Amino acid sequence: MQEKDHIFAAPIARLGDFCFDHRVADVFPDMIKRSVPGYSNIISAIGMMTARFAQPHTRLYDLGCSLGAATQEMRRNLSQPGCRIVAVDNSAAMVERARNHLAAFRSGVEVELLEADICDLAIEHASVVVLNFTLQFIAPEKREALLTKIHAGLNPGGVLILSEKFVSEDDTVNELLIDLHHDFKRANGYSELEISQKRTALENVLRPDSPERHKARLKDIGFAHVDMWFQCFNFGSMVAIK
Ligand SMILES: Nc1ncnc2c1ncn2[C@@H]1O[C@H](C[S@+](CC[C@H]([NH3+])C(=O)[O-])CC(=O)[O-])[C@@H](O)[C@H]1O
Ligand SMILES: O=C(O)C(=O)Cc1ccccc1
Repeated sequence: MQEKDHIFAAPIARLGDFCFDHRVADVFPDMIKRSVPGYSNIISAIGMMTARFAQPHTRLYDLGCSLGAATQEMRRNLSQPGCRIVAVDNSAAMVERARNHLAAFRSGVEVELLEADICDLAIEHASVVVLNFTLQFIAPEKREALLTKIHAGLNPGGVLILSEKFVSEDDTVNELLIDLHHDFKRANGYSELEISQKRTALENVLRPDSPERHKARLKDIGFAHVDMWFQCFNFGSMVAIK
């Protein structure tokens, strides 16, 4: 049974920072589908890019895997021999549910599921690395080191798929994209209170960068080819090829 997200439906007197606890983990598929424009298209494309970029006898990483939606799509599209998927999340509640979720599918592909901070993780012999809406939750001062480690751990020709919520560098466009995102949430049944309480709870936790900032940082780190391949409102996904 899929549970519906009502986390911010009632007024919350002392609204704390958003965190990935068991309440969020229990409703996560519903929450992400109703909150992130383009989420299911991005998951499908992660599968398509896995089929193209996976190299035999390498590792594929899903960093901040939540319930393992991207991991499952990578696994379904992987036919190269000798590959292993390493799926990592630092929320115990997410990892526990990801374990059950991934066990429900039959597959010959080995998945190593780890409860760990991706900033402390070794990344080696990688052909595909996925950061699907995870970098935005990493402290801004730690982002460059994490991306540098990913670049170092990728084989030549390997790919990073980086999906994020963005801030636009043009204030007027930024307001427009945020308003359109709120329209999207309203159309998916969220109330004004749910939208505003979640917005406040995310303020200190989800700090978006602009597409320009992401692109410049990835290029500076040494990725040879970087561009946006999908954007809907203030959400999108980039590819960076080593
Ligand atoms: N330092 C960290 N180390 C490990 N995990 C972390 C860290 N910080 C946050 N997380 C984890 O990153 C995930 C972000 S959700 C990813 C969706 C998924 N990729 C999906 O394709 O369905 C995106 C969202 O909710 O908008 C959560 O599960 C956190 O516990
Ligand atoms: O819901 C939002 O406003 C978002 O920015 C996306 C999101 C989705 C799931 C958890 C946290 C943030």
